[in-house]
Amino acid sequence: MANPVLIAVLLLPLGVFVSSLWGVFRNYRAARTIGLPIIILPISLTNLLWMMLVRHVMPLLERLPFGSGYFTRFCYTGWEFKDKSRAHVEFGDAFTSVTPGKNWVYLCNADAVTEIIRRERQGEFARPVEMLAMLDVFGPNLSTVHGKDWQRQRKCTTATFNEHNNALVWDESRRQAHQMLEYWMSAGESGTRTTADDVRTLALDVLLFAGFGKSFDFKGSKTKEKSTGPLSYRDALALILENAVPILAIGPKVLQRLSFVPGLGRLGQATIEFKQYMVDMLEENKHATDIQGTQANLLTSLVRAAVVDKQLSEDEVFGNMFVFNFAGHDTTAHTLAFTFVLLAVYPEVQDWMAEEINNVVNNNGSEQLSYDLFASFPRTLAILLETVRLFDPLLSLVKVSESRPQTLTIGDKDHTLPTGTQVLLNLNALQTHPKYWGDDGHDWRPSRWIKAGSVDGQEELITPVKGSYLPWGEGLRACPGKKFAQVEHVAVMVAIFREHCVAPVKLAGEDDAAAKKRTLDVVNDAGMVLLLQMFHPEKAALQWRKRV
Ligand code: HEM
Repeated sequence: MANPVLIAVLLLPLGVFVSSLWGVFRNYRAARTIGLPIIILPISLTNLLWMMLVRHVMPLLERLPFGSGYFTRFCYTGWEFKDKSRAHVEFGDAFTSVTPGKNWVYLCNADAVTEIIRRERQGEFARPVEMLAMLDVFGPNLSTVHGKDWQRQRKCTTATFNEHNNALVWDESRRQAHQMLEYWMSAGESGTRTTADDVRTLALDVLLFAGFGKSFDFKGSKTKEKSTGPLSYRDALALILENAVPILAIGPKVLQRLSFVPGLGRLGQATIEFKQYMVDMLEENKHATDIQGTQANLLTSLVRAAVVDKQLSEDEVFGNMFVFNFAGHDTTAHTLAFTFVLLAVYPEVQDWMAEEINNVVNNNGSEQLSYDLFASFPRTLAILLETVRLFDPLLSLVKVSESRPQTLTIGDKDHTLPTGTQVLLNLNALQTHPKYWGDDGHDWRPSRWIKAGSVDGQEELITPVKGSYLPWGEGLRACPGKKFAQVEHVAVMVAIFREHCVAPVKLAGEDDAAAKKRTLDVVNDAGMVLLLQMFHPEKAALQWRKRV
């Protein structure tokens, strides 16, 4: 008699194949009703197994002599980064990608995007919170709730993102940046390869100071000791953020049960200790609930909302403590990393920025540049705006036509999107499309942001076409940390580039052009992990020196 286990093993792939085929057939029929160009993909981009295998399998498939059609171009999360606006130049402002799981409408039309964001306020489109449900690891939070719960949480959490807090972000970012620069300078001619790790440290320290009132001195990656004992709050959080993929995928409870698996034990322990620290912080701050207005930070506001106003549960306090760290950390850190490496490749941009910083110092008659001067640095801000335009940490925003079909005008045609259609606002394409950014839209050129013909020598930033530039989202769910991130980035640049400059370390026999090209390859060898990041930032050795 045939072995039932063997039969099951043989039937499983057949079952997966048939169910995928059926999924594609069903979704294809729905996609045809939308009336947009269609691309068919045999695997869902959000299939967990595929997400784990894709980085190993794709390089092999790319070598196939007969090509793979659209498969290697579109069948992985984050394909938008490499493709930029090309798919939309080829297929039009919108197209439907049919997969066995869902249909995805990719959209790169500024008017239609603006319309979706407007209709999000009326509940016609929404952020599909189930996609973010894994962020609930420590409790429900702003990113994972909808409707009235979201309104309540948003009110309790975002009031502290004010000018007083921005001034704290500014001062702490400058303090951290000076310490980080000292560390980088100490590397001498061999340069530093730890830029990406170091800016993560800086970003966490700034967040902990401005959001949670905890102050740390900057520690360079190579000077950190590996501890095996109990973790500090900072180190537990750092470990959790560094290992967010397995923690979010497996969840802390299962992780803690898997402590016998090498590597996972320490992570499980970090989640327990981090939770305990949050409980302690909540307890400690319960007596400080009279702190209000300008003195409040995110932590005191959360505690006040829970203890005095009874607007948040304790779990919601923990959930938000985690999610603000999560949402505010790697977004800013990866952006800083891209900027530093790009600046090393383009010394003329460093000079352009240093000129602005020195003008502000001279006009101000002091080196003590305070937050009041933030608006005097349009060029320095332009560098951030240009980095996130091309290296958008999220690459896209997903909105869903939740409860009923929605008609959307794209160009001069109306399209009806069936209930549940996921619309992907393709930020990376919108932010590089020649229609909105000209023929050099794929190039990193911060000066594009400065308006021609400045009045009284005061340069101003351009305003992009509405709907064509959304790295921080817009409308209802727009990022509450936008100004925080901008202040941090500008403060770090101002602190570092006034008197210092950076260049790639040259390999033996390499000239300047070859070293720059090799470094630019490191920047472009990037893709989606949880956010967009360089895969091997350590390959870019950067040498810091004082300006002459
Ligand atoms: C370069 C830095 C950053 C970028 C590019 C960025 C981008 C974004 C984007 C695109 C969204 C989603 C908008 C939408 O769905 O429409 C978002 C949401 C969010 N961001 Fe940021 N962000 C950054 C920094 C920060 C910082 C520094 C914080 C906090 C300190 C933060 C906290 C949040 C939170 C809590 C949400 C969820 C908001 C909600 O659902 O109501 N972000 N961010």
